Amino acid sequence: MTDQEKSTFRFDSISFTVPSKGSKTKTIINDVSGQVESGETLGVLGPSGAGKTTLMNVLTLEGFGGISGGSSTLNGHSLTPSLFSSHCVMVSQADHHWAFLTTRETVRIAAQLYLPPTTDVDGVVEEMLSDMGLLVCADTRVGNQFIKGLSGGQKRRLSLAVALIKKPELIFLDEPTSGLDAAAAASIMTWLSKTAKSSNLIVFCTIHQPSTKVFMMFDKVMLLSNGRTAYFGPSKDAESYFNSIGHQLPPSTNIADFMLDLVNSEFTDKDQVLSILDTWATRPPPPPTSPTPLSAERAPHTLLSEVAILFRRHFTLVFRDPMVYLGRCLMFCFICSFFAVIYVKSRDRVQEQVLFRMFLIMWHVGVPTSLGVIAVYVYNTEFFSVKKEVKNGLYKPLSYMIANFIIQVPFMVILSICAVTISGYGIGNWSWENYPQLVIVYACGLFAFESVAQLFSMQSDPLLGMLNFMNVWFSAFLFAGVMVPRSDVIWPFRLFCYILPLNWVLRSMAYLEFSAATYDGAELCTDTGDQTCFFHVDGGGNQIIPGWTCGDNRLQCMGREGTQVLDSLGANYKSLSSENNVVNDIFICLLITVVGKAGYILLMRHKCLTATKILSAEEASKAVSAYSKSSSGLGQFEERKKSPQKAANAVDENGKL
Ligand SMILES: Nc1ncnc2c1ncn2[C@@H]1O[C@H](COP(=O)(O)OP(=O)(O)OP(=O)(O)O)[C@@H](O)[C@H]1O
Repeated sequence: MTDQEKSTFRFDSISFTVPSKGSKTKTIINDVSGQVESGETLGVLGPSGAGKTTLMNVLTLEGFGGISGGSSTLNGHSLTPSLFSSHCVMVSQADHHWAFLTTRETVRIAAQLYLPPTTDVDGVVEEMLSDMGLLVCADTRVGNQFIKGLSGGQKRRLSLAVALIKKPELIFLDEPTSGLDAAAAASIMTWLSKTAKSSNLIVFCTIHQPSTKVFMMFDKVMLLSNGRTAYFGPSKDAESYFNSIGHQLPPSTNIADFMLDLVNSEFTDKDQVLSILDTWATRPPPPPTSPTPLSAERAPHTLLSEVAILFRRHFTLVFRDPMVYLGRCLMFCFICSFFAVIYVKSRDRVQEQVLFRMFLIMWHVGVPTSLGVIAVYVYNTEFFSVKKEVKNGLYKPLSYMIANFIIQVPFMVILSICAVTISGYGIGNWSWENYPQLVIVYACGLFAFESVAQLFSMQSDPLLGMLNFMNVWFSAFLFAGVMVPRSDVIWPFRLFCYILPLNWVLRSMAYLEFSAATYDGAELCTDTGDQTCFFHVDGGGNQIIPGWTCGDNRLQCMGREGTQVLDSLGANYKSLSSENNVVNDIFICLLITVVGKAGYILLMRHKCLTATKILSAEEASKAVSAYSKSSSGLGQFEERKKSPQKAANAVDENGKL
């Protein structure tokens, strides 16, 4: 290995300060420094709450909710989001994979996206599977908490395989051995250590309680306590270092346990812990290094090729994961058929059944759209995988959104067909004449709800997102023009009648169904002047169809022609009428879809691409003291939580928060 090829990851004086009500600020990480070279593995250990995860978050530019200070460089170049996505990779503790893809498919997609198109992808994939000991489960689905798949250890190795296929220079691993038995943990660490050496890789990982064997596999270890360094250096020198400061490793004791016990201020004398930390702090910082070139960046894929690869993945998932669309297709079909059976009498096109035919349409509009709540959960789960993949530079968020959109459009039509065909047209005897238009209107309504579901899927808590979606759906049902006439709703609530989609879908579906047929029994209505004929008068109490009103048999006279029926219905349900508004209604639903999608795209992009900036030590201390002095300091930290990049830039430009 030449010096040119050698990479150095260095972090100096890293600090992380968060707001605290009592003392106003609390420093979680304090002056932590270290340096790791290509081929080396660094294990960061410390008692619970020592700051391991926070340090990892700061270094991977995810230090939200506080001020990150210090410097973090790869070959002397500051670690920025773009440098991270091109040269580094992060493997988080939770393995966010696509549950319905097999191991081989997961690795292959990573290879297709990371490696140049000319690469022999199959060869690389088989080699990686073999290296990681994953050949035995190559064709097994990854699985999740609901479906059986890979074991915890296999999932962890799969995460590593996907990360390493990128050929990064620096890999961050958050507790790669957590949840694994001692043998599996040792096997992963052995493999990592070998790979680091053979691939010139820098491995930075946090680790909870390593066995002596695993401890010794690290080239370097860092011991943290209360956010400060207690030791950083070669793992083999740790014992002699602690010996030199008066703490001897007792016989037959795991060195890692010994070190952790020494600095655990909850169970050990606090003065002793402080003394160990202060002793380390007196050591001089490592000398500065000059920047060296980074390895050449891999040529990025074009947007088109990323979309094509992601489209294929989505297409496969659609047919494997019933939660995405297929399950909903069946549910739509089943639920709507259930309502159609209940309203089976409305098959007859007679005066008495007009109202019930309208109610059946209303159930068709209302119930399936509520199942968009499933989409909130599906997209929320998907997002964690997408965020990880975008951060690691696998693809751009736009590629994912385009691929998702291309699949979504035809499936809205398929869902629409499933919802209305058997139930409405088969059991309910709806008029086939307007079938294509009705399917399109219904699909547009579903699409509007789907985009609202996507928007709410961006909430961090999926349950909150699902609850919010249901609130929107209930409001849409309330303001659909049946429960309460729009004109009776006071402002500003009347706005909901316009911006929620059910009103428009119901209006067009009723128009398309009723306008195309005639209804028997109207001839039985005689002109008796009986004003109790409720449905046959307009808003002003005038007869809509002169000469027709309720007869002695109290028949509800709605009219013979579809348009007459629609006007009769409209006398009571004001949003319905014989006026053809189908094009308008489709347009409004698409507008709602566009607004929902735009919100989703912006939020998704923001969540995927937002990174925190590590301020220089000077800027960080200015920012912290500006916060401490500011009476509204807490609010500014909150602002940083929401838009850390913006807040960090504000520090850059003005020297204060
Ligand atoms: N944004 C924050 N605001 C307030 N406190 C925080 C924040 N981030 C971390 N902390 C606190 O900092 C301390 C260190 O947390 P961290 O998760 O880094 O510890 P850890 O060493 O990874 O612990 P464990 O091994 O238990 O996961 C904890 O007391 C935690 O509550």
